[in-house]
Amino acid sequence: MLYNFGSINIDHIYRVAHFVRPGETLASSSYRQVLGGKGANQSLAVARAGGNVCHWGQLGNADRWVLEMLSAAGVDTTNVELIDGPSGHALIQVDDAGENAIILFPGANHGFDAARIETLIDQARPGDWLLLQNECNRLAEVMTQAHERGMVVAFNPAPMTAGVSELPLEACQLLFVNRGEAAALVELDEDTDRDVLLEALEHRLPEVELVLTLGSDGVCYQYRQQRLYLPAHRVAALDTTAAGDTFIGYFMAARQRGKEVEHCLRLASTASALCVQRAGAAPSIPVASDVEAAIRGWPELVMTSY
Ligand SMILES: OC[C@H]1O[C@H](O)[C@H](O)[C@@H]1O
Repeated sequence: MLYNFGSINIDHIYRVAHFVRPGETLASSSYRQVLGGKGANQSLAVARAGGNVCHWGQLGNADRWVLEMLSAAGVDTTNVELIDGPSGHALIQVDDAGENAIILFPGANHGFDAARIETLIDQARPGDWLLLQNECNRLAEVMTQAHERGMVVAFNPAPMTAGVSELPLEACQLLFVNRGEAAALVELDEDTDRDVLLEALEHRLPEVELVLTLGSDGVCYQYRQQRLYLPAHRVAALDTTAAGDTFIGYFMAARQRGKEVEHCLRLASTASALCVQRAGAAPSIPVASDVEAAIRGWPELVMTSY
């Protein structure tokens, strides 16, 4: 089983010509409210990719509609607890280039206590996967206890915060980072050459499989003596929200099926290219049949091993 200890947000999405500037009042051209949160998006992506995922999360009582949506997609929600108080939410500006700027309110995502964490970890068996992002509290405890229980940990440190460097990252099997997250972890500039970033990360975490996502520049994978690069499909981005989450969910679902890393990367990168052509977070995550059709119909990208 793959357990996902992850955030659930209600996303408020505003389409704007440019991100609002200090002192400016800016009218948006559209507004939508959709399911989001890096955790929920990643669970949905795993389920839409055909994987088995059980979400460990918390949600405000007023938003129980989210449970129906996750369950309908095939996510096991028996461990999503409804609590008093507000759910997490995100204010998202999406500009004409499809880029986003996000303000988060953690709400229920930061309401986990020690007893709940123990109860969750107690359900897992050695060899089960645990996926985490950086939008819930008590990550260090979860990582440490999961590792001690023999779970295989995959971590996506988004959104990057100073506290990530203090986490027991060596307890992870897999780390998904974008360029900014990688640079912050090894204290280098964001525009550092990708291979220098990978080498610095490998030096810091020699036993961790590294997946470095580079947006429209593709993705790199590094583990021990193996380094791979896969370029990205050339597509026009309408909205990049949840593209990283889609990548991770599809990668994890393929990994759960025991697929080779090359296959995981191709599938994840194609799913992500489809995601950026659609608006919103959860609604933009493609289903497996769309991804398979794109893999068959789009030009095959050349993967480099170096
Ligand atoms: O990765 C996209 C997500 O980041 C924030 O968590 C938003 O909720 C959004 O759905």
